[in-house]
Formats: sequence, structure tokens, C-alpha cells
Amino acid sequence: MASRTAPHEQHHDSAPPNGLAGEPAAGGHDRGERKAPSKLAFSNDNPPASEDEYDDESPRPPASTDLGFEAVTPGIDPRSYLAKRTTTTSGAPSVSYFSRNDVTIPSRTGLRDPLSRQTTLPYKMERRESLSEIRAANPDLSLSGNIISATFSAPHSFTYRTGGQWDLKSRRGQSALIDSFAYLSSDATPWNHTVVAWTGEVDHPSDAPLSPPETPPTTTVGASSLNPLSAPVPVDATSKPAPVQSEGLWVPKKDQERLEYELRHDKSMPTIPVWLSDEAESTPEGITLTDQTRWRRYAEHDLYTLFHYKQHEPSDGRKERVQWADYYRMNQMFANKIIEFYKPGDIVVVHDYYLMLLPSMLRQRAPGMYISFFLHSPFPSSEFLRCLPRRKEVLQGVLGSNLIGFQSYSYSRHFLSCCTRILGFPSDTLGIDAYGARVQVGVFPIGIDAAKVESFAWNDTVTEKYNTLKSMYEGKKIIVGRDRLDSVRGVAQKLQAFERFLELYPEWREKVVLIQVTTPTLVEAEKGDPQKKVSSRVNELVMKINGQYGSLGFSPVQHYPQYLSQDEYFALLRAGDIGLITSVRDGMNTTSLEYIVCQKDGHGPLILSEFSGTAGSLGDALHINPWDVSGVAEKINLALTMSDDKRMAMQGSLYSHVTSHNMQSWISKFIRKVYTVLGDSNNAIATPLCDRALMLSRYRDAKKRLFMFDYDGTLTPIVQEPSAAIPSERIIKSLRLLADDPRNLVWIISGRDQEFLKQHLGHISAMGFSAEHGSFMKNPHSDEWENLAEKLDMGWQQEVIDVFQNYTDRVQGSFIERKRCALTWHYRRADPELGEAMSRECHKELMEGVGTRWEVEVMAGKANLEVRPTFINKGEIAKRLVKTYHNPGAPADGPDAGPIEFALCMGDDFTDEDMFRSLNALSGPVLDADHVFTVTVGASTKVTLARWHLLEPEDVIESVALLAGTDDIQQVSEVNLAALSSVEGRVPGALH
Ligand SMILES: O=P(O)(O)OC[C@H]1O[C@@H](O)[C@H](O)[C@@H](O)[C@@H]1O
Repeated sequence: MASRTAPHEQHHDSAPPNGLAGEPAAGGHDRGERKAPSKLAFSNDNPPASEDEYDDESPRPPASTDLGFEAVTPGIDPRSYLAKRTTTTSGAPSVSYFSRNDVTIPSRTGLRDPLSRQTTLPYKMERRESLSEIRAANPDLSLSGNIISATFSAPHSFTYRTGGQWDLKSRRGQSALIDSFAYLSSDATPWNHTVVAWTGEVDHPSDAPLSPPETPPTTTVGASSLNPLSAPVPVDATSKPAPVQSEGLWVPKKDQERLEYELRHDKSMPTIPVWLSDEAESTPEGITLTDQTRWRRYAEHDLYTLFHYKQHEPSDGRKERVQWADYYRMNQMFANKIIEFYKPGDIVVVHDYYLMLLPSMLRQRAPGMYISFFLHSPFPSSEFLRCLPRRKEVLQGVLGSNLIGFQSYSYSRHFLSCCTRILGFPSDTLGIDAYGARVQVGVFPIGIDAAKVESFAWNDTVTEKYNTLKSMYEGKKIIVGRDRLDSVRGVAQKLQAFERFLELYPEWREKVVLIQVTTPTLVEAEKGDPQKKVSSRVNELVMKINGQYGSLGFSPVQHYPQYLSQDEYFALLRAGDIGLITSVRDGMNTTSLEYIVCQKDGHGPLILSEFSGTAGSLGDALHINPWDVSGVAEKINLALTMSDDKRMAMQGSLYSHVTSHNMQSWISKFIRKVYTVLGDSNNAIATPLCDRALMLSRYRDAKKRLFMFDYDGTLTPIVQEPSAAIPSERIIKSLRLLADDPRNLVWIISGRDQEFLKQHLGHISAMGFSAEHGSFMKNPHSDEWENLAEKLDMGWQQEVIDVFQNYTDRVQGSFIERKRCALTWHYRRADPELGEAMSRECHKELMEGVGTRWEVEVMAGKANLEVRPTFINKGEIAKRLVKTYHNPGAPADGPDAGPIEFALCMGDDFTDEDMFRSLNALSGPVLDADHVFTVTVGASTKVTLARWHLLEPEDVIESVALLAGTDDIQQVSEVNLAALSSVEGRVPGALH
């Protein structure tokens, strides 16, 4: 591989921050040159409590170790703690790497590693393709070899201590995902891998500094409350600044940079942290972290709940708007961070529902970026997603991707149907046509690192604990349950089913014990009252069952509301005679996968809820409906009475599935699919969703701005009766405000005739009009209409009318619109199929007849055919307006003096492409290309010359209102510039 230094390293490597300069990292990590050798040590000694949540409840295998930090201070070499070993499994070299570690980064003196024992990781590998093999197989792509994984929470949680010391702990949850990051970063794959992740809520002991030294008090409080420039987002007209916080954690720049440096140089998983804060909370001296939990609220309160089919009560919407604004900005901050170091050819993989807007935000900044998205949670049916007020934005956000992955087929089907039903985008089973490109959808059930689980589950300590458990419950069958205490895990349903089982099958009383471990929820929306409710229901049921079926010497339910150590966890899974998972909605339940690995000898069947995403992959488990308690009870009995042969066969097949569909194969398949999809020649580059934040910032910076708006399908929706397409109050107000600003030149460039435009918009005297596709023009502040077609021979009109009349007679509901110059035949009230067919026929007839004798153009519009003189078109008008108004050399005080510094042109149909074409040609030679916004409206499959895309007239109206500052949007406009100021950090030349 050609030598190449990762871009972020180029920025940051040369001078290690905070006193580290001049001390080169030992064994420096040049990702472009060659991957650092795999580390083969692993610690499972004294791990954190091994609770792990995947999307759901899934206990995490032991925290891996070694942040890969090389000695940053002479004399302390973390490698001295770590034994490196290479092992082989079945002749193939096993690959080991580290994912996580608990480490302390002291303020200045290198690293202290609390780990003392290592274990080898015998990974089962995917065949390692080399980058040159991949490139050769995908000649149409220019793969850089870099993968960027964007994930909400960093693999570590951070504590910041007085004196500048950072403590890092393995974060609970998502072990399969985090293992996959470590795998991609290892030399088991050919990729250079970087994780981009939020720091998470930085913890701090009570003595940590809460305010920056010598800083005005405004920066120590929630800046959003004081600074209107720090709150909501452009697409949200009504968001209000976030609530006031009285204090925050102050982290000086040098300590921020030191942590960043260490994480970036973590060989096992190079990580670039995203610091989430409002603009005003971040100063050159450092950052104030205030109300850190706010960044997760929308995702966990609105998305998590809805995706798990839990709808909360509607509110007045204020809180949601604030949370949405935070969600939007959080996604923006991720986009900004990625754009800082992204290089063309990098593959970006965005993970989970926290970052659903990120794909589109990235696409807006770098249209050619290779973007994929993987949803780890379930995805709801369209009937449910409809309830989400921001459903459209969320779907559009994800559709910035080239590939979208789901855990199960039903989630992908729901997604496709949402795109069709909510956005109106055509879809088939493989993908969606969106924004002129194809977005592919696939199913990639996540796997676990089975080899690692196996190696941990069979160590001596675990075996000892397993023996203890077995002897405690000698003569009894053990049912194992381990769940997070939130409402979708179905713990109450499990207990009810167990109660029913004891009732239906008295022969098993005193012979079966349910060991149920519950751990606190990690999801914001489930904390507090909801968790208390579930907890008290669970306690109630436990008491009831034990009261009814227990005795002084034995309680059939052993409930442990606590975290288990990982050894205890694996011992429990090994000891189970039945694994019982009753979740009512669940993305992918990795506890069930770990249970299967722990039951490799085949004695304990798995009973699995059909509502878990895992059910689709584990066909050999005993599937149950947790709402059918008697059915579950019957399955428990079946599992206990099943013949050994049957049980062994079932478990054997499950085990081979889990070990072959493991974490390594999951991520490898997903990445392979990304470049297969990208290599598909049908995959045109999508027209990105209009970046309104950027547009707003350009608009505000410009002293002279030109606007060109099409009318039908752009400012108003297409309606059955053309005369009924009248402008809304809101758009009139916005247009008037824009036109009244002396810096603005606002034009409507339409196929409509003068009468119509005068009637509905003529009262805005500061606006210019071009009617009938450019045949007539009226300048701002003038009542005079110029007839550009005056000298033309209109003899063609009668011929066209004759043809149109013939088709009008044949197609019921069609009609002719006669304008002074152009003629239109409409079939929008006719049968659509007949209209389409006749229109094609009519088009041909006109082209072959009148079109050969006259200088006219026949244009297929939206359910219409139009004929107008060739020399006049909207593109010519656009050119003419630029020529008139763009006067860089004119005297500053002249009427049309100065250059056009911002141009916005919006249109929806074929005729508007002429304007886009003209403006594209002028962008560069005449106008500054980065300040010209050509925006097409509508049709998701549209191939357009415009650079940006908006879905429908409603979005145009929102955008115009944003620029005009109508309603209470002014405040939002203000805030956008600050909150999104870093949009300038775009990829150079990323725009067409
Ligand atoms: O150019 P616009 O504003 O999209 O209008 C296109 C056509 O839209 C139709 O709805 C009108 O009836 C036509 O008269 C018009 O030419």
C-alpha cells in the first residue's frame, strides 16, 4: 500500500499537545504505511462489571485491553504490561487485538495501566483480502483504504480529575459493535480504521473545576440561555434555546488536546472524539460541558421509544423542539468533525439511531462520499413511524447513504415502505430511488465474537463459579434470564409465563428455578418513573410466585437486580438448562448469542421471543410470543422434556450459526456490500438535500443577492385545476420581505401568463416577473411589461391548437390553456395512463409536424404538454438577469452596482433545467460557484442539473421563510450562523 499519512494525523501528529512535543510516540503509528502489528495480549483480570447492552440487553464479554498507547513519556512503556503472543487455531494464525481497556492518563507523566493479566484471543477470521485485491475487483471505485466509523458514544467513558488527569473506563454496552471497531483497526483487515465518537458524558469528581479561570460568568452557564446564537437549527422554525444550566464542567484546551492525542494514537482503535457543546461554551481556552445528557435526549426519548413501538403521550411540543434542535446540532457536529479529515475514497459507516441525520449532512458537504448506515435497533412499520413529527427529516437524513443495513428483514421492509408511504419515493425489495440515485437496503444481522466469548467462558474462574452454581441448585433445572430493566425487555411477561408454567405443570414445582438478573436501563426515556414501574411490577410478580410456589427452603424465582461480574455472567450462561428471552421488541439480542456459545455442549435449549431481531437468524431456537403466557409455559415444558438427540441437534445448529455468523463476518460482509453497491454502475451520485445552513450563511454574507423562483410545483404544489394553485400567505409574506430588502433582486420566472402572476403576486411591486417561459418581463418597481416575443410570427399557434383540440376530444378531462404566446395542453384531470400515452403521441405528432416548420419547442411538463417559441426560455432569462445585475466594475453608488454575491434558483420541472444550465455555465467564469444555489424540487428519481435538492414546495417555503426571517424564524436564522458556522469546513471542490 502506498505510504500515506492519515489526514487527521497530518493535522495533529507533528506537535503532540501539552508538553509532549518532541517526544515521538514510540513505534509511531503511521496508518498509511502499514498497520501496527496486532497486539496479542488481552486482559480479563479485574474487568468492569460485564453488563453489556447491545441495542438491547446483551452482556458484554470481558473488556479487552490496551488502548495501544505507546509510551508518550520516556521511561513508561505500556507494552511492558502486555504480553504479546501469537497463537494458531487449526493451522490458521489467530488474530488478536484489543478493544478496550481501563486506563488512566495522568496529567503529564505518561500512562498508568491498571491491568495485570492478559489472555490470547483466538479469532476466527474472514479471509483477509488485500486492498489491492479489493481495488482490482472494483475498478470503478477509488477506495482510499480508510474506513471511518461514526458512533454516538465512544468505546470508553471518561472521568476528568482535578490536575488534568483522565481516567478511561470501558463503556457498558454494544460490545459486538465495539469489538468490530477493534477488528477493523487490527491487521486482520486491510483497512485503516478510525472511530469518530462523542466523548459521552464526561464524569468528574465533585472537586473538578466547574468554570474556566478568569472567564466571564456567561461561559460557565448554559450558554444557550444567554446567547441566542447557540440554539436551534435551520430546519426548525420554532425551536427555542435549551434550558438554562447553572453549571458545567470546565476542561482546559490543553487537557482536551491531550486526551484527543492519546485517543487518536490508540493503535487498537484510533478514535477521534467529538466534543459536544454549544458554540459559546467552546473558547480558545477550553470547553464548558453543560447538561451533557441533552445530546442523547431526542434519540432516546423519541426515536428509541418509537422504534420499540412505545409511543409517549403527546405534549405541547416545546420540549421536543428543543431536543430535536440538540439532535440536529449533535449530528452537525459529527459531520463537521468527519469533514475535517475525510479524504475522497474513504468509506464512512454511520451507526445507529443517534446519527440518522448524519448521512445526508455528509452528502450535502461531499456529494461523492461513500456513505453507509447501519441501524442496530428495530425499525417500526410506517403506521408507527407516521406518529413521529420529524418522520420526514429522519428518513431523508438516512437516505443520504449509499447503503442502509438492518438487523432483520422485517425492519428493512418497514423502512422501504416508510420511504414510499411517507416520502413517496419508489422502492423495491432491494432499495429506494432517492434524489436521483439508488439507495440500497440490506439485512446484516450482527454477530458476536464467538471465539472470544468461548475463551472467556471456559476459564478456570468461570468453571469454579459454574460448579458452585450447579451444586447450589443440584437436582434442579435452571432457567436463565438476564435483561435490562426497561419495558421492552419483557421481564414481567417472563415472570407471568413462569408462573403459568408452574401452574400448568405441577410436576416441575420445586424442580425448576428461574435465575433472573436485571440491570438498570441505559436509556434516558426509560429511567425514572418508567423504570420504577417495571421494577415494582417485577418485584410484585417475584413475591407472588415465590409466595405461591416456594417454601421456606426454596424460592422458584431468584431475582438479582444487580450487575454481574463477567465471570459470574458466563458461569450463569453455562449453568442454564434453558435460556429464556421474552423481549417484546428488540433489535438484536446478543445475550441469546452468548448463551448459545456457552451451551456448546448442547444441553440447554434457547427459548426466544419472536419479537427479537435475533429470531430471524436463529431458526432453531424455540420461538415464543411473549404475550401468550400459556404458549411460553408450554415451550418451557417442551424444552425440559425434549429428547437429548433433538436438543443436541438444535443446539448444534445454533452453535454453528453463531460461530460462523460472527462479528468478524458481520462487519466484513457489510463493508464488502458497501463497495459492491458503490461499484454498481446504476449508482449515480445523488443530488444532495439542500444545505440550508450553508445557504443561510452565504445569503447573510452577501451584499447583493439574486433570486429566481419558478412558480408551479416550486412555490405552490401542482393541483388539479391550474387556477387553484394560489400562493399561501406564508410564501407571500416571505417573498415580500425578501423583495423589500434593497440588497435583494427577487424574480418569479414562470410558464404562467402575466394575468395570473399579476393577480396573485403583482401587489409585491418590488418583485420582477418573467411570464410564459420568458416571453414577457416586468422589472421590479415597474408596471411595464416587455414583450420579448413581439416580433415573432405566431402563425404556429393555430396549428398547435388544432392538434391539441384533437387530443382534447380524445382524452376525457383534458383541456387547453391558451396564453398570449405559449400554449399548454393539460391532462392532469384525465386518466393518468391514458393521458401519458396520448401526450407521448401528441408530442411526436407536434415534433414531426409543426416542430419542423416553426421555431418552436414542445415540452413535456407535469401532466401537460407546452409549446413555445424556441428562442425564449427560462435559461435565457436567467442569463439576462445575471448580465443586468452582476456589475463588479460599476461605480459603487450606481443603481445596479456591485457583483452578485449570492444567487438562488429554485424550480421543479424540465423548463427549469434551462435556468440551472445557464447558472452552472456562469458559475466560475462570472459568479462565485460556491455562492450559487441551484435547487430542484420534487421527484426523488429526478436527474437534474441542479446542485441541491428539496423534496416539495413546503420545503421551498420553509427555506424562503428562513432567508426572509419571517415569523419567529428570525431568531432561528440568527442562531444558525453560530451553531453551524463550521459549515465552512467543507471539502474543497465537493460541490459540482
Ligand atoms: O413554469 P411554471 O411556473 O412551473 O409553470 C409551468 C406550467 O404550469 C402549469 O400548471 C400552468 O398551467 C402552465 O401555464 C405553466 O406553464
